Amino acid sequence: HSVAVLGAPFSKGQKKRGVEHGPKVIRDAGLMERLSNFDFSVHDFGDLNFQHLEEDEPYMDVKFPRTVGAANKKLSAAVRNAVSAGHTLLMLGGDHSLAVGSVSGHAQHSPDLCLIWVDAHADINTPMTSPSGNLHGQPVAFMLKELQDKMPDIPGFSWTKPFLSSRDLVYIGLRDVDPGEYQFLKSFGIQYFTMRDIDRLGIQRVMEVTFDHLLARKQRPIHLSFDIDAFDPSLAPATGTPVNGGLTYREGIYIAEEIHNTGTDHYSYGFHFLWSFLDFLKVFDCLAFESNLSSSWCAGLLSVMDMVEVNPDLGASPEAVEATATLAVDVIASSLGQTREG
Ligand SMILES: N[C@](CCCC[B-](O)(O)O)(CCN1CCCCC1)C(=O)O
Ligand SMILES: [Mn+2]
Ligand SMILES: [Mn+2]
Ligand SMILES: [Mn+2]
Repeated sequence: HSVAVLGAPFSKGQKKRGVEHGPKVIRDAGLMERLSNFDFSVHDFGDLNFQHLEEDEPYMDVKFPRTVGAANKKLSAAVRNAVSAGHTLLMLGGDHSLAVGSVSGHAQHSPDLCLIWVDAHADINTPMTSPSGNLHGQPVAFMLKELQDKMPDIPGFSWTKPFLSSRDLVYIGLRDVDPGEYQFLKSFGIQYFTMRDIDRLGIQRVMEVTFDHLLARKQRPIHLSFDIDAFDPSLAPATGTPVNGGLTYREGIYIAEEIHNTGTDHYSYGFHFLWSFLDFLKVFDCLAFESNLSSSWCAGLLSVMDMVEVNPDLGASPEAVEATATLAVDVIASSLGQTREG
C-alpha cells in the first residue's frame, strides 16, 4: 500500500501564531526520511495553501468562521481524493479545527469509518458551550449526528453534514474537559479514557477495550486524529494548550503500535486470552509462521491520520521545538509499522 503526506499550514482555529508552521517543523524533523525506511511507497502532496478571507467577523463569538470553514472545505476534497486513490493519508496540522475537513473528507469515501481521538481535550464544544470561541475546540461537534440539532448554521460551514454516530468514536488521553463537553460525553454515552482511566487500567487494556468497542462487530477503516498535546508537556512543550499529566512516551508509542496492528486475524477481538497464549508459545519459536503471517498481512486498518497542534513558536528553545516535532514523527512512524522489537 502507499502513504500520502499532506501539509495543512493553518492556524485560525485558535489565536496563537505559529501552528501554521507545524507541517514544516515536522518535515524538518526528518519525516520523509523516516517514512522512506518502510516497504510502502510514499507520495508527498506538499502543503495546501489556504486563502485568508478579509471580511470574517465572529459569529456567536466563534472566531474566523468563514476562514476555518473554507480551509476545511478545501481539505475535505483533498483528503477524499487521496483516500479514493488508495493512499493511507497523513495530514500534518495546523490546529485541530482541521479535523472537520480531514474526517469528513475521509467519511465521504468511507462512511463506515471509526474515529480514535487522542487528545488532552474532547474538542466537542458547540458555539454555545465553547469557553473561548476557538474552533479547534469544536471540530467533533460538526461530525456527530446526535449534536446536529444543537449546532447553529455557522457561516463558512454550510457544506458540512454530520456523518458520525457517537458509538463510532473513542477518546484517549482526556484531562481537560469543559462542562458542556462533559454533558455531551455522558448524554451520548461516548466511550472515553481519561488519563485517570489509563492510570487505573493501563494502556494495554485501554487499547483492547477501544478495539472491542469499535471493531468487534466488524472491521472498518480507522481515522486516527492525534493532538500532540495528548502527551505530557514535558515531552511535547511546543503546543498551544498544554495540560499537565499527559501520556508518557511509551504510552503514546503503544497506542500507535496497536493501531498499526489492527486488521489482521491475529487480533480477532474478544479472544485476547488466545492470542496472548499464542504469543507465549511464540517464545518457543514454534509459531514463527504466526508472526510472519501477521507481518505480511498487516496493512492495518489505519486509513487517515491527523497529527496536529505542533506550534514551533511556543517552544522555550530550539531543542524544545525539535523534541516536540521528533515526537510527532515517532508517533507517525509507529502508526505506520515501525516496531520496537526490530
Ligand atoms: N476546551 C478548550 C480548549 C480546546 C483545545 C483544542 B485542542 O484540543 O485542539 O488543542 C478550552 C479549555 N479550557 C477552557 C477554560 C480554561 C482552561 C482551558 C476550548 O477552547 O474549547
Ligand atoms: Mn488538545
Ligand atoms: Mn485537539
Ligand atoms: Mn506491521
